[in-house]
Amino acid sequence: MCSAGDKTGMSSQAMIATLATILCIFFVFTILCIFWFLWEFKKMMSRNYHLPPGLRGLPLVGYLPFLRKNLHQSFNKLARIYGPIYKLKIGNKQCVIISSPSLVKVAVGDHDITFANRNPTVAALAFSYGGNDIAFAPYGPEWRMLRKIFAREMLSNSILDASYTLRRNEVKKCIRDMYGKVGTAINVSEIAFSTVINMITSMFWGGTIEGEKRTNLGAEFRAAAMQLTVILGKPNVSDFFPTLARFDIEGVEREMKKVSLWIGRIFESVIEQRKKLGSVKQEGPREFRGKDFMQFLLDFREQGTGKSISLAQIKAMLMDIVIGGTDTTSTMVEWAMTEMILHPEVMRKSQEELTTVVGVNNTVEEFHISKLEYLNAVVKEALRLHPAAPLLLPRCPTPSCNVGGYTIPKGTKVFLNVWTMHRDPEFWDNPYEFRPERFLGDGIKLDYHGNSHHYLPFGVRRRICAGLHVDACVGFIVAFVRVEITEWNRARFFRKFWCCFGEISTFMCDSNA
Ligand code: HEM
Repeated sequence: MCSAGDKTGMSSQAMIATLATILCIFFVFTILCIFWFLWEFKKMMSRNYHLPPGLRGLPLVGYLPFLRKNLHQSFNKLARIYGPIYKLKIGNKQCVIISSPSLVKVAVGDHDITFANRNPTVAALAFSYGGNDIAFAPYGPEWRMLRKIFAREMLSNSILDASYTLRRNEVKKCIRDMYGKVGTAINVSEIAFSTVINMITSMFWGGTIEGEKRTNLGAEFRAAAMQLTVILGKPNVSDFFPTLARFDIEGVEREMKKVSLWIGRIFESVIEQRKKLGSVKQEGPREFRGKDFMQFLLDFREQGTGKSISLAQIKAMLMDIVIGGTDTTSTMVEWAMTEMILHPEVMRKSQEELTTVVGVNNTVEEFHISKLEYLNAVVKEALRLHPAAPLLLPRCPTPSCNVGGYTIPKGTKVFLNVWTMHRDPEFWDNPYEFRPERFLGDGIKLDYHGNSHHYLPFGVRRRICAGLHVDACVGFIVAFVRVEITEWNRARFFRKFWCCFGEISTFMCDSNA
């Protein structure tokens, strides 16, 4: 038995021991931090780098704890302090943020190939079957082949013309659905997302799968694609601490692989079906007989080398189109509609232009789009204020290079902050105002091709958006703004549509100014 004195003695001994342990840990941690700082400093000096100005942040985590969800806005604030090029550590990843058109021009102009590489996240690598796609493949012959197939051949005029009826039918179906919902609240983004995905799937396997089977497959695919977009946008510790990536602490990689497997199985079943149909592909009443993308990819042989595309590449490319083409387009439609509702004058002018160019009782066709100057200006302005990818897709220089007198070390994650550039008062009058007129007159020359470095909604140079000339977004807004109906129907439709959409847009504007 021990006395009360013994107990007090023991507990104070335990306290001293705990205190000593804490002090020891603190001491070791401080020593480690000092060594880490010295090591980093020595590394920097030995390379004789003249790195851009910027912040180091906390040891180990860098600036990670101080970043907000909207990265482009956090970066914009820091640019006001550190200037148009600055460095920042996120976890132990070195990043450089460039937010001036002249420096972007130097980076992607003078060092075009050096900056044509990507720095994919763990989730992006999982969804692209290890970078077998266009968006995340390293710059090189495989990427060039895939991009050529996609941008020059799959999206060639003849292939797009062949699938025109399919796109038209999907937009018509979307409009019919909207009419059915007059008087109730509608979710513009959801409708646009579903329509784009339906269009994509019908262009992909419209000649392979038909009827109820196609509808069911489409619904399953849509659900999987939605999950994919969500996972891809999740922040992931593994990206900031590559040494921890193997543990997949947050389970993002596992989740992504699960969804990719699910989508992969859908693709495989369609490919099987397509192969079975191969011999009869030119027969039957199909509207898109034998010309769907799936058939095109399976038949593809590179000229000269005769090289075909692997199954992983076909699946990864499909993933790119699904991810690259859906969320971007639906977000844009949502923003353009929001701005038009907040600016009734712009909505009125767009409707008037449609009446003049298309006529009241005619259906809007794709060939009308280039003639709709005002509506095109509305879309350009929406893309200026609300770019779908405000930081583009990060680049990663292969060898170290010099931009604006600063060294950007090899392997750095480089963000081009177009959100800031699109609001730079040096290039835009009243940059925070929604004014489509800035893209009319002389402004009409500002296009999407990345020639003017202060306007880059689709990116720039070699890695510019591969789906650029699909113009899906304009087509959609046309669909929303103008429906092929009589005057009476139009008035009724817009009144109702306006009422329910007003609430959604007010909410959206509050949440992302
Ligand atoms: C409003 C619609 C869209 C916007 C705003 C948009 C924007 C972008 C941006 C900013 C990039 C990165 C460019 C860079 O790093 O310089 C990109 C890349 C890409 N986009 Fe789009 N995109 C849209 C629609 C589409 C569509 C419809 C498709 C496919 C059908 C598509 C497929 C791709 C692909 C494959 C890439 C990767 C290109 C590469 O790395 O070589 N996008 N897009």
